[in-house]
Amino acid sequence: MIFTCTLNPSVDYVVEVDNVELGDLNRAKKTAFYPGGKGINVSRVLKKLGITNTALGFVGGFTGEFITNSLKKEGILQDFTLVDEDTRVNVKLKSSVETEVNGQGAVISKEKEQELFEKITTMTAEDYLILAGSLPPSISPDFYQKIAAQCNENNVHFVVDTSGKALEEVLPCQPFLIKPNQHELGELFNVQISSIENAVKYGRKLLENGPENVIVSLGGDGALLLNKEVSAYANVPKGELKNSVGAGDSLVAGFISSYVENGDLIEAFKYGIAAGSATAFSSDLCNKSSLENLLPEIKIEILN
Ligand SMILES: Nc1ncnc2c1ncn2[C@@H]1O[C@H](COP(=O)(O)OP(=O)(O)O)[C@@H](O)[C@H]1O
Ligand SMILES: O=P(O)(O)OC[C@H]1O[C@](O)(COP(=O)(O)O)[C@@H](O)[C@@H]1O
Repeated sequence: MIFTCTLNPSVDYVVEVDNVELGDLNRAKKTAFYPGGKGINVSRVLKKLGITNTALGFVGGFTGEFITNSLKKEGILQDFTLVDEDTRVNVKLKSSVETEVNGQGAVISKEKEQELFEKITTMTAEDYLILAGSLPPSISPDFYQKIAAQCNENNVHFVVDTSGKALEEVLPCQPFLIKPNQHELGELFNVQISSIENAVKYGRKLLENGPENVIVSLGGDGALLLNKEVSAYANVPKGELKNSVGAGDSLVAGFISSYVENGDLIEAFKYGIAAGSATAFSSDLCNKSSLENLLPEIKIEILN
């Protein structure tokens, strides 16, 4: 089974405004609510690609209920840990540019943390676990590390898509895949990544710390797949950018969906890029046909 784990889910409230005037009344042209949080987006895309998976994480209150109902409607299996506080609402303001305001997240008690951890102890070598997104502030900062160590004990393949200290600390546990974007990669080394050469250089430095595969996504400028054997660059298809929310999560879902079926890293990389771009060109997350239409446009260049 593939599991996703979203410690800090969200209801994404997308608001479209023609020209935002700060300090003034703005009227939205369109609004929509989506179940969000990185692992939940991965679960939604996997399901759209025909891959059965189970969503784990903490949900609570009326916003948590919106998430569980939405996933149920989409036929996604779920085994959430219920908490008392409302799941956060993240605001995605779309105007000439995209602006995001993400909430901090619900307070999670130590008992609930343990309840979720126990679900992870039952996973086996047949399973994949995708740990994605930020940690709510009340969670022990080393919780991802603790989960990763447990995965190693049970030979569970695990993927980590997070940033900052949480990402840095989990690297020695040798995740199968990590997927920083260029800003998250730069933040780890206190540098600005502004060229592909630099992204390769710092991405390969990350590899030395433990992960088996690193994908560095560079938005509209392409992406890199780095591991001990290969440094590969992929262009991204051209199209009208409608929505970058969930593009990175779609890349992770596309990659895993292909890898579990074919075991080919380069093919999986290509499929992941197509998923990310298909989401970037849609108002919600991608689907299988929008993804597959983009595949012929993606060329992989081996750099070493
Ligand atoms: N402007 C764009 N044009 C085409 N594809 C894009 C664009 N922005 C993002 N993508 C797709 O989404 C993937 C992830 O985007 P990125 O912005 O790097 O990640 P994140 O959402 O994690 O910040 C990219 O590798 C690419 O496939
Ligand atoms: O946990 P974080 O880092 O606050 O991110 C949560 C946000 O990320 C998203 O999952 C989108 O992520 P990506 O754009 O990186 O794919 C949103 O649905 C959600 O609002």
